[in-house]
Amino acid sequence: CSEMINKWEKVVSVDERPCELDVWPYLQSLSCDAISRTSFGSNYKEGKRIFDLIKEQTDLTFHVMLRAIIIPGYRFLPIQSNRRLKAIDKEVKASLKALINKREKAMSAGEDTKNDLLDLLLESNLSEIKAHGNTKSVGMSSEDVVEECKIFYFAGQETTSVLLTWTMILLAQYPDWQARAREEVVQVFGNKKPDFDGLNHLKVVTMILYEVLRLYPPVTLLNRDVHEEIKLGNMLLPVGVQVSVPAIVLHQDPELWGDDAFEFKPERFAEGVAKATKSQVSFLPFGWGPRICIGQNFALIEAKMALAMVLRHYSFELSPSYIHAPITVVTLQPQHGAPMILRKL
Ligand code: HEM
Repeated sequence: CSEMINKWEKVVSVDERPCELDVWPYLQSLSCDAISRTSFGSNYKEGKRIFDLIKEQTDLTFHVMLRAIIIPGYRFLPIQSNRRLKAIDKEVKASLKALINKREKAMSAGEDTKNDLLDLLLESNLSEIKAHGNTKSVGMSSEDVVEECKIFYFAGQETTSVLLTWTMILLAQYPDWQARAREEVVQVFGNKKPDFDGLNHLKVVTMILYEVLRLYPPVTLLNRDVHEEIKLGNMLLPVGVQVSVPAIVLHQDPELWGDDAFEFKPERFAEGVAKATKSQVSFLPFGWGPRICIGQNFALIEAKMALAMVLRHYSFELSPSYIHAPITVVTLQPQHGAPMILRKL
């Protein structure tokens, strides 16, 4: 946490005041840093390089996918973007494998584990293999470990950075809530740096984050493929059908949330999620059921920590150049960024 705080201090310590800047790239870099350190803490530099490559891969894939809609077979053409995609894939896999081998060797030599995600994965894998008499057919292959590391990046980076970005946008639009949140942060932490225990006492900040997740859920649609014929209510779904649950529509349904469903009113979460939803499944920013997000606590801790840091150091309002244009590009994003005017407090 303290490393993340230090990082934030550098990020938000802009010299000029008041200062105009698009906060979105800063928040992206924060969440990228948090996930890199959590996944590969002890090999941060190599990990960061891997995540930078995965980011480039995601952007390029999106670019190729868009063109493939117009030009069938586009992704197979021997053009620069496709060649780069192959090269990135090769480098990511090779770097991750090198990291994994290094850690496995250190573990076999009895070195202390580093308690980051990679070590936890490797450790649990090793004990599962041992428990089954060293059979290779159990546990994860190194390819599986590589894919797990990639999914942590995909699932955890952009989602958290857009949550933080929409939160700053809404707090800029609702200065009374910004002031209430700041008051709470100052009351809980005083002049001390935010710490983990204090984060659990941030009630107003939590209400605000829930309300932002309701109005601007980073994941707007939950998709499922039907692999076996199944009855859902009075519908029989055949194999091959894709089912989408539009979380964002449920989150803004006046029948579920009342006539003020479209308004930013964090007070609806004053007594927690169960009361706000009247115990119905109408709030699913992190999904629902057995595949619910495993990173939701991580994401909320990171968001509270980051917000506490920003609120303590800066007040902010939207720049006149801000254009409100939410768009779904995998996650729900502000199409033209989030330019803000920051004032050091
Ligand atoms: C605000 C931040 C986040 C949001 C809104 C979010 C949202 C979601 C949602 C909606 C799902 C379920 C998808 C489905 O059912 O199809 C999911 C799954 C997942 N999330 Fe998150 N997530 C966030 C942060 C994170 C973080 C920080 C991590 C990792 C540290 C993470 C790791 C995962 C993983 C691994 C899954 C797949 C779980 C499984 O399939 O069993 N997420 N997330």
